[in-house]
Parts: sequence; structure tokens; C-alpha cells
Amino acid sequence: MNKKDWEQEQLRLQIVSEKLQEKLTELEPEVLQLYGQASELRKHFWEEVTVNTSTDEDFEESFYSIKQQAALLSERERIHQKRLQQWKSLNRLQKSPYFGRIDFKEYDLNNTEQVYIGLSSFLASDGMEFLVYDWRSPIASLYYDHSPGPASYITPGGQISGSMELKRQYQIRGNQLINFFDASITIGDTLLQQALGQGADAQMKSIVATIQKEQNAIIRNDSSRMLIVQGAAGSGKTTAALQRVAYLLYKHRERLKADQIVLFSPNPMFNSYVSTVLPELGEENMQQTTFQEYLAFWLGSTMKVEDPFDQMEYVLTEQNAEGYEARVEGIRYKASEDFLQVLRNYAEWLSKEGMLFKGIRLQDRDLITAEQMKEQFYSYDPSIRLANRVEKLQEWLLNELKIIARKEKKMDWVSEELDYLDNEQYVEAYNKLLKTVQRDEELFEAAERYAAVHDRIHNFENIGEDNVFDFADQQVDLLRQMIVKEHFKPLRRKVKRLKFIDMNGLYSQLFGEESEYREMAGAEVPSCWSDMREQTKDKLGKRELFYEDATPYLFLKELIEGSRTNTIVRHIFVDEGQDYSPFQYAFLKRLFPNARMTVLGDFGQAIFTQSTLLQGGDSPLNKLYGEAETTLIPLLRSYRSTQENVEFTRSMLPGGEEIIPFNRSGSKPLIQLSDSQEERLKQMAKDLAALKAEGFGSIAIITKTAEESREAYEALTSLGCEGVRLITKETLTFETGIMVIPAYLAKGVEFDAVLIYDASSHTYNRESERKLFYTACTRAMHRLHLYITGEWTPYLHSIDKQLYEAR
Ligand SMILES: Nc1ncnc2c1ncn2[C@@H]1O[C@H](COP(=O)(O)OP(=O)(O)OP(=O)(O)O)[C@@H](O)[C@H]1O
Repeated sequence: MNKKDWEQEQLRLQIVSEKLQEKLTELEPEVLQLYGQASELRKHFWEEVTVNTSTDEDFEESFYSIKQQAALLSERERIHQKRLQQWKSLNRLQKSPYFGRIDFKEYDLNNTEQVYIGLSSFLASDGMEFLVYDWRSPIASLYYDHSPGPASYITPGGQISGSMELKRQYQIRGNQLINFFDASITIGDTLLQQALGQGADAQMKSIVATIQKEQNAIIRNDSSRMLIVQGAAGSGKTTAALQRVAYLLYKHRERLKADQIVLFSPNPMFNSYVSTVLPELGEENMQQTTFQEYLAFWLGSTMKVEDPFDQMEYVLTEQNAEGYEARVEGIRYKASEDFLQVLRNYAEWLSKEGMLFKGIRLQDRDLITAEQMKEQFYSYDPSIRLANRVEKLQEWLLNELKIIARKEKKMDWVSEELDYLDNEQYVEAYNKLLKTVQRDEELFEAAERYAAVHDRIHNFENIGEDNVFDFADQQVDLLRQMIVKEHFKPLRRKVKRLKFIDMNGLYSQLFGEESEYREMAGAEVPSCWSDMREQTKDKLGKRELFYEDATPYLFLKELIEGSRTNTIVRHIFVDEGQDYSPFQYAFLKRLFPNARMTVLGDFGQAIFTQSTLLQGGDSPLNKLYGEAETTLIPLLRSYRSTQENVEFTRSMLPGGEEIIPFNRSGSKPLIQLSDSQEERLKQMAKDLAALKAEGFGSIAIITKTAEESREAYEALTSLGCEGVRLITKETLTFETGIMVIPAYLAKGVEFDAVLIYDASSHTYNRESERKLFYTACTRAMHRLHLYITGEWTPYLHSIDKQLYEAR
């Protein structure tokens, strides 16, 4: 860098900073004033409008006065919001006005434009010149996608080509230029090195200054219905996803609001980890949820649904339990595409026979039996869809209930209840009736009768004996009607909520004898069938569902009852996408028919039995919206961990040689061998203290199970380790410090240093747990320690001795 360049850059920075300050000073009173005006208006809203409803004209005038005042208020608030946004983004810019620059000469034009890129756009006061371009603007993509030389970018008006003459990166603090680099191929290794060399945080950081080309492709992809990102551990999938949200909100700012985007996270703690990225970029957060929350929302009122972490614990710890093999086979099978097809076949079969209903009963009597419902159901035209026939049946039932209610009015039980009504209840009943009558058009006629009775009550002395009897009759009739109505109300509610369908029975029925299954499911039974069916039925009997049954159950419910859909959501993001079953994807597609889907995952970290392959012809995701609407972007470079850590961890993964470590050096992973558990713990406590002293702010002791976490936590605390936090599935916030955490909860997050609590073969020996172990090790940014007593886990056997240090 030469002196002249430096001076020019410093001068420009000075100018931009001053202009920013000027604009802020100009805006500040306006923001305050507008806020004041809006809140004054809100406070005195009713004083400013005249409300008079005496005549039609007065009423009309009042109406317009209120309308006018509301419009004024909303306009002030809108302007205030806009100015406030502008003020906030200028404030953000003031901390570092820009981070990059490209000089671009468009073909056919004479001048070269200097494009400075920052967190948001900043226009000169003439409104013509961009002093800073938003990183999401079309021209800014040049910065991420090209190195100096021929370059082009896409605008809404088409492609613009030209030549990039310079690409520069800055480190700026306020109005101080700290450094700048002229980048060539990738965006400044130096800056990326610095960013990655920092300590882990309690919150994920935004990466706009160092977005890599392949990540930019994810962020700006706007054409696919389904975007799949298969990326190695630490390759920036989650980070790219969040910048993508910010990009979409910017690009479609007129149409897309943050609450039309939903992110499915692996666990509630992850929500807190990623929650600050978007606000940091000046955008509102999207909706965040977990799939479990969705299941609880749809099924929670009727069934107790196991959560995925309990399922995981079972798989990891209950190997010796009776029926273990069948349960694990069940988890695999019930998440498979085969079973998805089975449910579709089953629904098809049900459209011809086998529907199960729950009869409608009143006081231990059948009003409408399940058999009658079935007969009625199958009397409808078989070409009508299952869900539509259910709707027809629902109408029929409501009508039948009306007819039955009329008959019930004359029954003895109603007389008995009538006898027990005391005076107060009579009055109360009448008042209630009066209200219902006034509300309910159906009972209009009754209202008239009631009014007549009421009039006569007032002239009671004059009505004579005949009329007294007549009145009494009518009164009784009304009360009878009311009693019946009260009793029928819950029955009608059940019908309206489709509770007459025996969902438990229907799901359970599928788990029949082999020959029955073949007929209903159009498929052969999977292995361990008899145990699997027994386990499933047992659970259903207790109104509980295994996690693996929850989505198929819900899916079947949808096939029978019709889909509930959310048409407002436009984008869904599924992070840790390998951990979702084809069922869950099929369900999400139905639930959000207007949404595009972005799935981010890593098959190398598929720790659940029900994992889904994200790429390749066999991937169910490819088929979900069809190949033409699907784009796959692989990410192979791993940014999180040092080169030494990546070289070590990738060697335990089949196909891991594809993963490219980012060029950041650190110490080799350390394998710490001990003769006893006691010695191991002492060593760990010592290492924790040393790592803390070295300045590492976030250290995780990663265990395999929750039980092991508790054990580690207690042991380390009793050895005097201070400030250790035990993380469980209930933990909602992610914080830095020292924590003990089971591997499956550490998904998606990262730590400065990771200590694998027990890397010996008695803890990790099954092939199915290799990826869990890999996931745990890949959480480390700077340091990785593995503790072993006795035999090493087999996953470490074939690792080149050069890649680690053993002590
Ligand atoms: N372009 C980048 N510039 C700076 N930092 C980056 C970049 N890409 C990724 N990182 C950093 O790498 C780390 C890993 O990123 P992230 O958590 O998004 O990866 P991931 O692919 O979701 O990982 P995993 O699948 O292991 O959970 C984060 O600290 C992130 O800030």
C-alpha cells in the first residue's frame, strides 16, 4: 500500500464520517419530534375527535373525525418508523462506515465507479451519489463473487458486465482507518483469519465483510423453490442462512416481512445463539421455532409426545433394554419414505373401508353409534376425497344432533333435571335464555314466544287460569329446550373439532397382524414387526406417542381430516436438516404451501436414527418439489476450526477427505490418557484451569449422554472447578463460560475449547455413534482435548499419528 493511497482513503473516510454525522444531527431532532408528535396524538386521540351519535349525521361526522385522526396518527407513526430506521442504520454505519470497495468499469462507459460497501446504503445529500452501498445491493455482489478482471452482476434490468479494476478491504473503527488490503482471489485471507481467530461468543456473529463466494450463492439464491445446502461442519451454513434472511428482507422489502420467515432450529438454546445476527444487520428477527414446538402445538392437547432428546437418550443408553432392537428399527422405519408411502396407501384403503369413528353418547346412551357413522360415511360417493367425505359426515352429524335434541326434550331425564332447578336457577336460566335468544337467529321464534310470556308475567294478575297453564307450559318447554341445549353443546363442539374420528384407533389399526398390514399398507412388514406393533399400541393406549410416531400420526390425521395450512409464511429455513425425516419434510411442505424452503445440513453429523440424506438422486429432498425446482449447493471449506482440528476430525469420517480446512493454524488435538477415572478427572480440572488462564472464554466438556453430563458436572464441581454450568434440554439461553453439555445439544454451536469427556471405547464403540462423536469434536474452534481411560474408541484407530499429540 502506498502513502498516497493511504492518505486518500483516510481523507475519504473523514469526509464520509462527517457527512454521516451531519445527517445524524439533522435527523435527531426530527426523530425526537416525530416521536413526540405521535405519542401526543396517541395520548390526546379522543380529545381531538368529536363523538356525537345523536343523529345519523352526527354519527357520520364522528365516524369521519375518528377516521381522519387515526389516519393522521398512522402517517406520523409511519414517518417516524422510517426516520428511526434511517437513524439507526446511520448509527450503525458510524461505527464502521464501510468494509470493502471495488472499482468497476462498465463496458461501453468511460468512467470507473468506486463502489464502497457497508452494512447499509448512505446517499450524499444531493440524493444522487451513493457514498456507501448496502452489501445486499446488486452491485455489491461483485465484491463477493469476483476478483479483479472481467466481472458481471445481475440487476433487475439484466446483466451488467465490465471490468473490476480494484478490490479492497478495510478495517475501520469509527472514523479511523486501521488497515486496508487489496484482495485478489478470495476475500482477504487476512481479514478472515482475524475474524476466525477471535474467541467464541454467546451469540453468533454476522459475516458480511468476509462472505465467501460459495456462501454468497446461498445468500442470493432467489430462484429455487428448494435450496439445499450440504456443508461440512463449520462451513458457515447457519451463518449463511441468517445473512440470506437479511438479504431476502432487503430485496423484497416492499412485500416480505420478518414474520413471514420461519427458522426451524435444533433446540431452544440455539434460538438464543442466533438471535442477535439479524438485529445487528438492522433487520427484525424471523420467527424461530423447533419442530417439537410444532408437534406440541398440533398434538399437545390430546397426546403426550416424547421429545427428540428423550428418544436420543433411549437409543444411546438402553441397549440392554427389552425390545431395544425393535424400537430402533421402528425409529428408522417410521421415518422412512417407505412408511410415508404406507400411510398414503393406508389412507387410500380407508377411503374404501376400515374407517373408525367414536360414537356420540349422552349419559351412557348411544345417540349416534360409530357403526351408523361408518355406514353414512361409506354411503357417500367413493370418488369424493377422504377429507371431503369427513366434512360431509360432520355436517350430517350436526344435523342429526339437532333432530335428536328435539326428541330428547321430551325425555324423562330432562323432566328430572327440571325438577331440580330451584328458583334462582329458573331466573338465571331465563336470563341466559334471553341472551341466547337475542343472539341466536335460529331461536328467533322462541324469542317471540318468550317475549309474549314475559309480557304476560308483567300482567300476571290479569291473565286468568287458562293463560297461567299456557304460560307454564311454554315456560317448561323453553327450559327443557335449554337443558337439552346445554347437554348438547359439548357434543356439537366435539363434532365441530372432528373428535368423532377415532384417530388413535386408526393409527393403531395400521399396526395389525402381518396379513392385515400387507392389505392396509400395500407393503411388507419391516423386521421386528411384532415387537414394534406391540410397543406402538402400548404407547397409544396411554395416549402417548413416541417421537418417531408423532409426525406420521399427524400426517395421517392431515390425510383424513384435511390439511391445516399457513399461507402467510413465504420462506422456511430448516437448520440441521439431516436430522429431519422425509415425513417431517412432507409435513412442512403441506403446512406451508406458499413457502420456499432452504435446508441446511451435514450428513456427516446425522446423529439421529431418522436422518435424511441431503444430496444425490436418492435424497427425498430432491423429490419434494421436483428436481427442476431444486438447487443443491455444497460447502466443503470448514471455517470454524483450526487446520489441525479439521485434519484430525475429518479423518474419522468416511469421505471426510473432501473437507477443506481453512488455513488457520493452532495446536494439534491432544489425546490425554489416564489409568483411572479419578486421574482423568483431575487432569481435566487442571486443563480447564489452564485453558481459562490462557484466556479462552468458552469451554465445553462434551459428553455422550445427559447422565454422563450430570456425572461430569458433579465430579468437576467437587474437584473445585468453579463456574461450571450444566446444560440440559431445558436450558434456554446460550452463554459463554465453562459448560458441561451432551453432544446432541451442542449441535450447531461452537466453543473456543472442547474437552471430550470420555473418548474411550466403553463409551463410544458402536458404528452408529461415530457421527455423534464427530459432531462433538467439530464444535472446537481453537483447542480440542480428548480424554481416554483404557481402550481408545475405534473411531480414532485409523487416524494418522501425526495428526494429534498423545500425552
Ligand atoms: N465467511 C465467513 N467469514 C467469517 N466467519 C465465517 C465465515 N463463514 C463461517 N464463518 C464462521 O465459521 C463458524 C462456523 O459457522 P456456522 O456455525 O455457520 O457453520 P455450520 O456449517 O452451520 O456448522 P455446523 O454444521 O458444524 O453447526 C462461525 O464462527 C462463523 O462465524
